Amino acid sequence: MASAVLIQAFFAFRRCLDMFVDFIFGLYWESKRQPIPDLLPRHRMLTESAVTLATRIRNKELTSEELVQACIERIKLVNPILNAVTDERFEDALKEARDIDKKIAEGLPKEYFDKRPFLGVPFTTKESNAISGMLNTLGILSRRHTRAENDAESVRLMRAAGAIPVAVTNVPEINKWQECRNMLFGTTCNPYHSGRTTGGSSGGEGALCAAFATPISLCSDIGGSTRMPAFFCGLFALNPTAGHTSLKGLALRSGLEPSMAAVGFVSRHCSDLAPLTAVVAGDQAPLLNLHAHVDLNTINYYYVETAGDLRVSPISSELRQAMNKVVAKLTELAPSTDKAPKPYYHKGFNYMFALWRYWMTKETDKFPKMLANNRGEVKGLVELPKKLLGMSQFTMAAILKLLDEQVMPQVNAEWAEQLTKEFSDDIISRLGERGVLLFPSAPAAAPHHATLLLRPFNFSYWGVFNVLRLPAAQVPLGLNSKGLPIGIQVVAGPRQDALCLAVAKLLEREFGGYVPPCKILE
Ligand SMILES: CCCCCCCC/C=C\CCCCCCCC(N)=O
Repeated sequence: MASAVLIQAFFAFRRCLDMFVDFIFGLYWESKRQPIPDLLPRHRMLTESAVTLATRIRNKELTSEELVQACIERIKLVNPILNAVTDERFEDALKEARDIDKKIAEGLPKEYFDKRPFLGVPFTTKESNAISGMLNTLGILSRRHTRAENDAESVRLMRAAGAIPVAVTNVPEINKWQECRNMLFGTTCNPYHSGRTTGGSSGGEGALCAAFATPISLCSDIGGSTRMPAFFCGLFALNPTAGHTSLKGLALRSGLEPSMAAVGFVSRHCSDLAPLTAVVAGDQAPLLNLHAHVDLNTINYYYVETAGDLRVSPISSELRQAMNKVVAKLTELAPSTDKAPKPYYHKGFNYMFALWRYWMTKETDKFPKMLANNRGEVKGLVELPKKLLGMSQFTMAAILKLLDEQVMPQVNAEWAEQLTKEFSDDIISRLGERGVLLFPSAPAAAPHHATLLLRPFNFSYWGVFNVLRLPAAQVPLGLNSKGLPIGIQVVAGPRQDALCLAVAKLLEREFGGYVPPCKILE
């Protein structure tokens, strides 16, 4: 009993501290707020889905050059406020677009288009995902002039699908933080409120996509880096079942090693996620069965209101209400009472960060070595005093990550492996092939820049599903009273990615999906 009272007191104290921090940081960042420009009439095509744009190009209703030009103009309009783009290939992209238009005008066989579902559509990707010839700094100063020699496999597959790479976007150092800031390019800003974070690590992609500045946003996720920017920027995202997309060329990976990471997309349109994920899943796409028809009446819904992990902030009442609204709607739509959403819980949710932290030790990318550009290791205890003297090459977030890895006690391997197995077996047997888990995304909507340094473990609401290697969609549920996006996660069993997307589409229909951060001018 005493411990329960203590835990409640601890949470209450945390909530007060969070509100105090928000108030103080708010005083500064509210004064810095800059809205993004409204969408010009000649850029209205950028409101359409990638699938629609590809169809219009195929039907000669739109040229690839017009679309790429509109994308480049929109990037130039919003980037001074968002600081999302770190390198661009605008001239090459326009040349490739003109070549495609010429081929289309001359006439192409159906098979040519069928093999290239996104022919002529521009795309952007996070800078840690290699595009040959473009910067590949991973956000660290020692790599400021480093350019990729080859395309990442996911980039190669997107080019083979006919899409045109236009720019690469900002990430935190080595993709390892829940905001988007580094010492090379600075901080990327949220289109809904430039004084607030986009989330990380695909923060540049989240910002551009939500601001109508790119039709296709290629991301990656090992602890929430595709879903987090989607949540903070009001977008859809799918982090596909781990092990079905190639990681080759992502943050210098060979792609041969097993990993809980995956490549995925954020999008304003839920309908783009299946066809885009199919492209980067390559020959493994059939295993994900992304286009499967799902009879929603056969789905068993489960939900979790909040997690009992003492390291993370509890879910705010605003987001609990959002979850309750979804549960109420699904209860109303249920074909029978036994199909109404049921609560689910497992004690694994009390250790989300510890489990993620353990499984990160099994990944090949070693953060201290990569920060040193693979020349030795950066030491957190050395960088911390240097940072306090303004002499460190790294952000405070990177130093916290170093301290976590180099100073804090390691997680007990036997405990972590045992709990992960119990957790995984239980959730997979519960979800089966027709089950979907509705789970919170984050304790609150986009916080002001840098405040997440005081809540360094909150990304674990996403990271826990990387540990379980389950497919998870991020679904926007409109804006809160401050005009900031909110949403929830929709999780399914292994290779049941289509269930996540079917429920995401239902929620898009019922709750409206993506809400623009600016006006669309007539
Ligand atoms: C005194 C030490 C305090 C340590 C507290 C900081 C611990 C932070 C640990 C991990 C933060 C990593 C966040 C990664 C989020 C996204 C990752 C991804 N690429 O999907």
